[in-house]
Amino acid sequence: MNATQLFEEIKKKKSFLCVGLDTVLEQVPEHLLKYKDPVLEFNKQIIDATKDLCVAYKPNTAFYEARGIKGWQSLIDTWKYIPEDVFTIADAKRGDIGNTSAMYADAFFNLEKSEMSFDAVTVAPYMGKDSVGPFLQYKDKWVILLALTSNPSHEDFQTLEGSSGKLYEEVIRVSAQWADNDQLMYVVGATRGKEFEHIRKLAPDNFLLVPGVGAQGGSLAEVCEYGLNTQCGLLVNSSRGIIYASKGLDFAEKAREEALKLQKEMEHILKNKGLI
Ligand SMILES: O=c1ccn([C@@H]2O[C@H](COP(=O)(O)O)[C@@H](O)[C@H]2O)c(=O)[nH]1
Repeated sequence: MNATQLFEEIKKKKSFLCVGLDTVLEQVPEHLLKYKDPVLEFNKQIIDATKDLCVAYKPNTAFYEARGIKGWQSLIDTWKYIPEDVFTIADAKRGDIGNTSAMYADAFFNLEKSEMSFDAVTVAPYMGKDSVGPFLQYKDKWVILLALTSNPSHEDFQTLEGSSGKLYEEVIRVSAQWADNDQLMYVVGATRGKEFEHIRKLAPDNFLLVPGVGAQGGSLAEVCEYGLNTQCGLLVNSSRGIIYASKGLDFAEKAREEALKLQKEMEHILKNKGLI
C-alpha cells in the first residue's frame, strides 16, 4: 500500500487510527482460554470489532516473541487474519549490519520464507544507512524509523545537541535522502505533542507513526494541531487503551467503544482541517 492508497483508506474510514495488538496471554479474558490459541482468538475478536474504525494494526512483536514458537505462530496467524485493505505494521524495532538486516527484512516482509508479509516494520536508525538499506530493498514495503520516541528516557540520546542540531533531527534529515515518502515513515511519540510543529518542518511529507495516545497519556488534539499534512500524514496508535478496555466477556465490545471514540475525534479533526 503506498501513501496515496493509505490516504484513500483514511478518507474512506474517516480515521487514521492504528490499533496496537500487544496481546499478553495472562491478560486474555478467561472465557477464551478454552481455545487452542487464546491470543489468536482474542486478536481475531478485536480485529472483527475494530476493522471498520481503523486503517492499521500494529502487533508489537515482543509480545509474541516472548512466547517462543507458540507466540510466533500467533503472530503469523494474526497477520493472516487482518483484512487486506488494512495496513499492517510489525513493531519489531530491528536494525543490524547489512546481511543481518536482510534476514530481519525477510522475517517480516518475505511471505514465502516467513509466512508473513507486513506492509511496514519499525527500524532503529542507530547503525546507519547500511543497516536500513536491506529493508528498503523491498520496494513495496515501508520502513518506520524511530525518531522521537514516547518514553521519558528519549532524552538520554535523541535530544542531545550536536553541531547540526539534535540527534533525532539529524536522523530525519539524513535518512530522508535514503528513500522517498512512499517507503519511509518516522515514529514520533504522542507524548511529544509540542514538537510536532518542528517535526513537520523537517519531514513535511512523510507519514508519522504516533504511539502514546491512551495508556501513555498523549493528546490526540495536540498531535493533530501541527502533525497533519495534506495527505493526513499520521497513523495514531493506541494499544492497551483499546484492547484492554475490559477484561471480561464484553472485551471486544468495549474495545470497539474506545476505538470509536478515537475514530469520532479523528473524523472531527479531518473535517475541520478540510481533509475529508
Ligand atoms: O516511541 C514509541 C515507540 C513504540 N511504542 C510502542 O507503541 C505501543 C504503545 O502501546 P500503548 O499500550 O498504547 O501505550 C507499544 O507497542 C510500544 O512498544 C511506543 O509506545 N513508543
